Amino acid sequence: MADAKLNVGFLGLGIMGEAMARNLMKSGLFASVTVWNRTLAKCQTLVSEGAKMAETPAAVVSSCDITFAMLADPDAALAAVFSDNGVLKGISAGKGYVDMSTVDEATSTKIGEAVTAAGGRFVEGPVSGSKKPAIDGQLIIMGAGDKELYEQCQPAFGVMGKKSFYLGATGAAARMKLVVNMVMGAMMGAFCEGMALADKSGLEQSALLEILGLGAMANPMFAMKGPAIMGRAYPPAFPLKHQQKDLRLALALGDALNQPLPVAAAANESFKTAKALGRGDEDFAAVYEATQK
Ligand SMILES: NC(=O)C1=CN([C@@H]2O[C@H](COP(=O)(O)OP(=O)(O)OC[C@H]3O[C@@H](n4cnc5c(N)ncnc54)[C@H](OP(=O)(O)O)[C@@H]3O)[C@@H](O)[C@H]2O)C=CC1
Ligand SMILES: O=CCCC(=O)O
Repeated sequence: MADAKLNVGFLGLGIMGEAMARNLMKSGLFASVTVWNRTLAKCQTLVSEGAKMAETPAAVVSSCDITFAMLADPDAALAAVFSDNGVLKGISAGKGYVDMSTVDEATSTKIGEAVTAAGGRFVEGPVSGSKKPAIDGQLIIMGAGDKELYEQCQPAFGVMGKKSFYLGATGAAARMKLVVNMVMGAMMGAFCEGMALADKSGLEQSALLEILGLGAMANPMFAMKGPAIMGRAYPPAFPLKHQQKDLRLALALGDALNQPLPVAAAANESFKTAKALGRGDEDFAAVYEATQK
């Protein structure tokens, strides 16, 4: 007999979470998808498409076999779990909790230990890929923690992403994601400085883009963000405040390990400057504005 379909939950319907939850719904693989968002009104779109809604994280978790979360940062991830009516209040034996937010290892470990102590199972599953890959179900998922739960999540990961990696004990995926985004932040910082210098020295930025795109430094990120930078308009796919958070967390990891990270530290300063200029909610390409002050 085929396995009964699972009931799954989703906490956090921001840029990423809404698209990821929608893909779970559209797949038809699950008996139900129950959603929660801190600002509850943001659940309405998915509810109109067939999702169930719950008023608290505890209510989602208690009605679901596996609950996924995609929340802003460590504070948000911890609040969803440990607050009154948080995840912990809904956990019972065997339930799965999969936090896909980008957080640091300490946050993930604290959540994993609490979920496990309550009888549940925990996987961390941060992702690479932004708004469009989330919509297209083409994310790259970095998993760590309970291996059995990770395997049980494969159908869900398969509709949200194009590939998933099991990296080991809780913390490994958090670290990997921070390393990946540290590289990305440094690349974006260098790219924006190049665009600024090209412009100031009388060169066409479009020519720089084309030249970079034809050589060994060609990459989708420069190709995608270049036009936004030239137009100085940055509708958010990956909000700048989240990239700065990731650099901050990666630098803290480097500090803890006494690993010098001078390039990332310099990039972080540019992102802090852009955030101070009020660009935090815009796309992270808005770090270009830090080169213009
Ligand atoms: N956007 C991207 O390209 C990518 C983002 N990520 C990571 O995914 C996560 C989500 O990103 P994204 O969707 O872009 O972010 P958004 O800013 O669009 O959404 C953030 C979500 O977190 C919720 N939230 C914020 N603070 C709290 C809190 N204190 N308690 C409970 N919920 C809270 C928000 O709720 P509310 O609606 O009420 O504000 C919202 O649902 C982040 O960790 C980010 O770094 C990873 C890969 C790509
Ligand atoms: O954390 C955000 C990652 C964005 C991306 O991989 O394009």
